[in-house]
Amino acid sequence: MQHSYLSDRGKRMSWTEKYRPSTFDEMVGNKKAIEEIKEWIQAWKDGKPQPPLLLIGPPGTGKTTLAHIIGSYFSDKLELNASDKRSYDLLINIIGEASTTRSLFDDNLKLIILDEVDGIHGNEDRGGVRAINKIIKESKHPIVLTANDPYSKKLQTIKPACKIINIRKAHPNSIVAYLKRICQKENIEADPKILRELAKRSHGDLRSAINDLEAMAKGEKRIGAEILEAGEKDVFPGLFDAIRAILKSKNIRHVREAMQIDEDPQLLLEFTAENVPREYEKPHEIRKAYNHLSRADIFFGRAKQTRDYIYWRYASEHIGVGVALSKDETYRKFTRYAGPGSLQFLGRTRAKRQTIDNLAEKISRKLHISKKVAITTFPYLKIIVEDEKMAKEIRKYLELTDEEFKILKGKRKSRKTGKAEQKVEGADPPDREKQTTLLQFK
Ligand SMILES: Nc1ncnc2c1ncn2[C@@H]1O[C@H](COP(=O)(O)OP(=O)(O)OP(=O)(O)O)[C@@H](O)[C@H]1O
Repeated sequence: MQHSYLSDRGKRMSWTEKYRPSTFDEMVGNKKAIEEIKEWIQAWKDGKPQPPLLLIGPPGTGKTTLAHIIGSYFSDKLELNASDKRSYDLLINIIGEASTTRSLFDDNLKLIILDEVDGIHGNEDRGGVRAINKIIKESKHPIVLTANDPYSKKLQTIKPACKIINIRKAHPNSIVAYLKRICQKENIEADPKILRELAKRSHGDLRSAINDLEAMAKGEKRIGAEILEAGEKDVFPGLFDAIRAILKSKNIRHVREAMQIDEDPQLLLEFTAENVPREYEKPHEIRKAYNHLSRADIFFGRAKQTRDYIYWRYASEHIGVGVALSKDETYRKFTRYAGPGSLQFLGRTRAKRQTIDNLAEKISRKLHISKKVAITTFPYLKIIVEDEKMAKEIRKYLELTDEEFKILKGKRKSRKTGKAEQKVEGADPPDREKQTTLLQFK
């Protein structure tokens, strides 16, 4: 008998996995790039070795998906995520050897996939790049590399040896059409306004559009437009107090105190950005405020890249003190602070996605696997943590926070009520201090 998870697999997979295209025809957009890729595959098939393909494009546009589809045209594929620290040893030991050995009469071509080559891990950078260049030079097998940042220094020596294929963001209309198709398959009735809003907000990142759609559906069969009109105040009371303090006050202490809330700092940035022009009236005030917000955004990016969360503090200073002091004087008027309902909603799902990302990061570090692979272990770990003793041990081993553990544990039906319940085994008793936001300035 199949395990319940496996028999139920389609239902539990994330939608991005469930609807990951397995053929070129299923891919959204990038038709010209796909034609070039097909020619490259054909050349290999005709016995004409080709330079490696370097797929460069923004996150969530289908580079990894394309690499796997290309793999289906060859007899096998070897995939390594270059941002995984262990990759260097593996690159040399596994791929290095496999890529140089291929008998003259052997037409079993293996596709070597090197994902996220611009994300090569910190200190080992040079070794990693050197290893990749060595493989490119010596490989007798086809290679596909993927990267996000066309200007990355790490690509400087790699690029000239590759055939570069630019992968572009999908057009909003194509994203809407794709989301519509998912809704049909999931038997969901979604208001077209919602789908357009999701496509717009995704900025061409199809993965984030699909994730948002899944989060919005939350198991319901209907996604109505009212979600766009939902009031924020009921959902984020602390957040609005913080925004009021930032925009209404010039008292730094007061602003900092109001910012000590249990909320995602990036959400605070988005809400502040949304409300600056509602409060500030002079163009130079608005310009200064946005300047601070964009610097905060850069610091968030840096925090994510380096995993050094000191940058969150700098970001918070720009959002709070920076924006507060951007006004000449405080305005004496009543301002209705708001943001589109969808913004508030997506902000919330983004916070959840951040937790998922952190969880994947912790698993990937302990198990020496990439984050993408780590995410596929969630359903298995979920079954394992149903055992109370295992739950405690795994939680301790992975050093999970309450929120991360909750994600791993997932929701399950109460036998008594049939409703979803959440029980966190091995979780610490609530500790306000520990949960306090990273926005605190100690
Ligand atoms: N062009 C596309 N057509 C159809 N689905 C797509 C496309 N791009 C992304 N997706 C969806 O988004 C998910 C993530 O895509 P993928 O991992 O291939 O993106 P990526 O460009 O490699 O992102 P990253 O740079 O972050 O690794 C896929 O599983 C798929 O569901």
